[in-house]
Parts: sequence; structure tokens; C-alpha cells
Amino acid sequence: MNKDRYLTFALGKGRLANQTLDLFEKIGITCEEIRDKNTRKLIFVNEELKLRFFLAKGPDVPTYVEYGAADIGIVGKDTILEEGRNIYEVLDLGFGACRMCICGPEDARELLQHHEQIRVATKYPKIAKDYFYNKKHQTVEIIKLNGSIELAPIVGLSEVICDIVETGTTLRENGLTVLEEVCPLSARVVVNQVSMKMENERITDLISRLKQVL
Ligand SMILES: Nc1ncnc2c1ncn2[C@@H]1O[C@H](COP(=O)(O)OP(=O)(O)OP(=O)(O)O)[C@@H](O)[C@H]1O
Ligand SMILES: O=P(O)(O)OC[C@H]1O[C@H](OP(=O)(O)OP(=O)(O)O)[C@H](O)[C@@H]1O
Repeated sequence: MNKDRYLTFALGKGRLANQTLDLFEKIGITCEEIRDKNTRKLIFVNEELKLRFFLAKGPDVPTYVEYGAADIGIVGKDTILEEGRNIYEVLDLGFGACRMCICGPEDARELLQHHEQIRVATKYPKIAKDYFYNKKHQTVEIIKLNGSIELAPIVGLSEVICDIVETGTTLRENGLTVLEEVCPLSARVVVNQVSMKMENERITDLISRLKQVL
């Protein structure tokens, strides 16, 4: 362990960012500057604690962590599954709770049950493929989209979608429903495999302090 080495954190931008920063504050790790919406600065340093933080697009967080550009990352379980990087997942933070589901209009339920060769629109092709091919042994056509996934069955692009459901409002407002649940999701702490060995003391201490305030 090198006491002068900075530990670097990659935090997912968007929904999880504020709760992640709130949690770090609870264990005395502060980084006020990172909350400033007006700054274009990308990296933030806490000199006293020898920590560095940056915000990145969710799907890039596991990449930074696998390559060791960040020692630790905070990201949704969906992103971890989709990216399939070689990283350690060490802690479930509980917040950002939602579910990955197969959704569609009620009449698509029958198509799923009869293993029809349907089209599945999703932002998560790997998760969808794993679910249909490896878990259900069902052949489907997967169509990758980048957002507003609920549109796909409405306009006839696909029969069903594989997407995140939190409150269910988006589904309800668009006449869709949950047909099957793929898995529960929440924010996780991930760690670079080499950092876990080289900085074991600092990282395990951090994880146990996080556990105490969850
Ligand atoms: N209602 C929700 N919709 C999407 N993600 C959610 C929801 N609730 C919790 N999450 C979690 O929050 C994480 C970040 O969500 P966010 O929408 O900010 O990122 P994203 O989907 O990668 O962003 P973008 O909108 O830039 O595509 C997700 O990966 C997921 O784990
Ligand atoms: O169950 P709910 O509480 O309605 O939340 C689920 C919705 O939120 C997410 O979309 P997001 O807002 O990230 O926009 P996007 O569709 O452009 O990705 C997700 O893809 C669903 O559409």
C-alpha cells in the first residue's frame, strides 16, 4: 500500500449520483464541488483524504474500473450485467432499486407463453439475450434502442420490450404491463481486481464503513 496514492472513484452520472454523494458524506467523504451543475470540470480531488472522483456515463463506469483508471465504481446492477467487465462487485447499496422486466401489451403474454419468435426491443441486448436464450431457451429477435423503449410495442417495432421498471408509471401511461421479471436491480460498488489486492486495507475499510451507514 502506498499512502500517497490517490484512490479514484468513478461515479455514474444521472439518477444514482446524488444518492451516492449523500452516502459518501455520511462516512465523512465530501466532495461539494462535484455537485456544482455549472462546472465543466471533470475530476475532483479531496486532498486531505487522498481521494479523486469523476462522473461518467453509467455504461463507462465498469470500463474505467476494469482498466484501473478508477479503483472503485458506483453503478447500477443492470449496467454491470450488460457490460460484462472483469471487475469485483463488492456491495449492494440498496438505493436505485428497480426491476429489469419483459413488458408489453397484455395480449403479448400469449406470444411469450407459446415461445413464438417475437421481437424484443431493449437498451440492454446482452441481458435480454441471456434471459431469452440461456434462461428460457426461447429464440427471439433482439432490437437495440437507446431510450424511450416503451414506444417500440406501441408503434409496432416489437412485440415486447426488456426494460427497467421502477414505479410502473411509464408502462401504465402507455397501456403496457409487466409480463415477466428478469431480475431485481440496485446500485452496486465495484472494484478493480488489482486495486482490491494492492489497496486492500483502504478499500475494505471503506466498504465496511459504507455497510455501517446503509
Ligand atoms: N426508473 C429508472 N429508470 C432507469 N434507471 C433506473 C431507474 N431507477 C433506478 N435506476 C437505476 O439508475 C441507473 C442510472 O439511471 P440513469 O437513467 O441515470 O442512467 P442511464 O439509463 O444510463 O442514462 P441515460 O438516460 O443517459 O441513458 C440505472 O442504471 C439503474 O440501475
Ligand atoms: O417505472 P418508471 O418509474 O416509470 O421508470 C421506468 C422508466 O424509466 C426509465 O427511462 P428513462 O427515464 O431513463 O428514459 P429513457 O427511456 O430515455 O432511457 C426506464 O427505461 C423506463 O422507461
